[in-house]
Amino acid sequence: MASHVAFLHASPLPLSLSIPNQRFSSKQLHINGIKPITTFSSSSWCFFSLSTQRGYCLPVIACSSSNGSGPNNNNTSKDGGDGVKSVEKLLEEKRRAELSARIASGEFTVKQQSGLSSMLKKSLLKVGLPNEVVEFLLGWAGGEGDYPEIPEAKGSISAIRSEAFFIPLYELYLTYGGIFRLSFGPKSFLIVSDPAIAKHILRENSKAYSKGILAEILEFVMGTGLIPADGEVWRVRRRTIVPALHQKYVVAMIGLFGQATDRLCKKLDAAASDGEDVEMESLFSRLTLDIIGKAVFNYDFDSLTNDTGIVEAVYTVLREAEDRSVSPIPVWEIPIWKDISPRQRKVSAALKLVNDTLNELVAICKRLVDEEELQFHEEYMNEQDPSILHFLLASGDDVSSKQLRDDLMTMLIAGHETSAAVLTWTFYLLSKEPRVVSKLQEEVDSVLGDRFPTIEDMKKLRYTTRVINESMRLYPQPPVLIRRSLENDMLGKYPIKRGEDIFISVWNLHRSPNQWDDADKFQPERWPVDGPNPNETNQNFKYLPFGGGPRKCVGDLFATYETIVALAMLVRRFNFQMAVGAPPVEMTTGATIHTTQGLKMTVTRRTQPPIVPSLQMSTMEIDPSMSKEDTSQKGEVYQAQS
Ligand code: HEM
Repeated sequence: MASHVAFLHASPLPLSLSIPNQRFSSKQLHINGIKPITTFSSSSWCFFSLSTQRGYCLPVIACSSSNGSGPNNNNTSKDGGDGVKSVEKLLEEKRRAELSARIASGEFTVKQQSGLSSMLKKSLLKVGLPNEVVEFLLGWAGGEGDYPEIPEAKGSISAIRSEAFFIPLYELYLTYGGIFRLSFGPKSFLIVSDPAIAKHILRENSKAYSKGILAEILEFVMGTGLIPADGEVWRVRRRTIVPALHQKYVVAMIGLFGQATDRLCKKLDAAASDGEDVEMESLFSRLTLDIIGKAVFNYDFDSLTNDTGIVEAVYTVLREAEDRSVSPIPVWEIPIWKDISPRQRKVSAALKLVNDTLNELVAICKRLVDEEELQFHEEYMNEQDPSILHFLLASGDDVSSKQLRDDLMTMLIAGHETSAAVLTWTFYLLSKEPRVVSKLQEEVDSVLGDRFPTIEDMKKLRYTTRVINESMRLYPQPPVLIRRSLENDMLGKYPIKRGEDIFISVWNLHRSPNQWDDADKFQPERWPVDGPNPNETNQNFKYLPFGGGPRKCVGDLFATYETIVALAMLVRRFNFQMAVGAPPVEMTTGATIHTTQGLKMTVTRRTQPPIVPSLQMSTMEIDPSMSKEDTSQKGEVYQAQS
């Protein structure tokens, strides 16, 4: 049964924080260019909590904040060019400062009680019992010992409801530290922003944690696909699916990324000729849908050109998954509602169309596999259809058709919105940094010339890669990782019980002033171009763009190359600027961070270099600096689980 969460829109607040920081440095924190918006949805009565039929509460996974400070953005709320702040901005800053002051004054702080055992110990010592006897008695009684208690913040709806989701969590983190409990009525969540604790949960003791609430929300669409699955189902499916993304496959995919991006270039070319502005977020969503359809089950959605029924159905299903995760009342769980609600009927029909299409694709692929004479081996790949589905069927994957469909659907969703969001926020960040764009174009011009990118280029496009690395630091997709403890455990110095719902805030980790210099600044140069590709291992879990441990993303290399190819081909050919009169760029989150009103940009053709790419086939090996940790990580998974 799916649980659900309250939907929160936040009020206009600047992300220019000045927090009296009790635990960390007294450095002021400025998250430039992001400003939460005003509205609060119908579910505003409840922040961070809504009970479900199973009695769960889930923090809001929705936030709204806007930045709108792109160079050509007409956003009225930005500072005037002369540094004069708008009334709106001043009001926002005032409100933000007030909230920060209230947090700092301890309004949200739950007084730390001594643990029961420590109170008991004090009393027993008071009546004169020797310390050793007291220790023995406490141990015998199964006392928890003298552990410190996790710092606790108590939710106050009136104070926080007008805030964007990440922002109060970020501010609370600055006040309470790398792990704290956030309590709302009877329910509480552990918010983790400490790299060592994140590493413990994700890698060192990963077997003690499940996907918890996430699995329940996604059940209707992903079933027991790889993302929500836990336990034995996950173990078996992971071992089956990971080998499908072998090196030869990834190399083949680079050709696919280039062709799909070329289709997008043609569209942009037309817009540039017509002088029409373009909404880049939806274009990126279509680009990555076209790519993932071919890559996973050899289906050409062709969504950049057509709005066919199946494309609409995929989006209906995706939006429903996101809406359910932020909806106050799980109406879809009322049996009759499915039949009478037009919206639910549409969702059911869309789900049926997508499932039928997937079943059909599986059937077609089975026939192809039966007919072909290729021997299956480690790097098996059918040149005409290199898809993951083809690999799985050829491998003799002994799995129910429902499970196969769940896995395909999971990869469709996992590999679509995430990559689109990375590209969207990269282009947004670039719109504010012409210096970075120039450097990027210089590299792309010299490395690519007029060719389609190849695998050899992946290790030469070093600065391009750093731009993506840095974009994923500032806008991690998803911004939080969800887990539930399956047994009692120790998180740092704190004991926790089985059944705790945990949010690892990747947003906080990636923007922590404790971990990064100028944490809020977009600085691709922070990653040396001749250094290793940053990942959770070499950054010791302060950087988690693809998660970490056994549940790390299986598509990390795929997605890295996909975004590099798209970025390189687009900036080679065009200049992008925020469109004049574009709506402010505001954040809202479902599974990933979206904009609320799109990313409207003006596209102009670059005058140089030659812009018509020619296709070159490549046979070269994957850049070892990128694939090494990836391969070892996946190897580790097999070992750890076998
Ligand atoms: C830039 C794009 C992407 C980003 C940022 C991303 C991010 C992530 C993250 C953070 C996780 C870990 C979730 C957790 O621990 O709870 C994850 C898992 C996963 N990702 Fe990705 N991903 C991307 C692209 C892809 C692609 C292209 C595919 C498929 C081809 C994919 C398939 C998966 C799957 C199947 C899992 C679940 C793995 C498991 O639980 O064993 N992802 N992804």
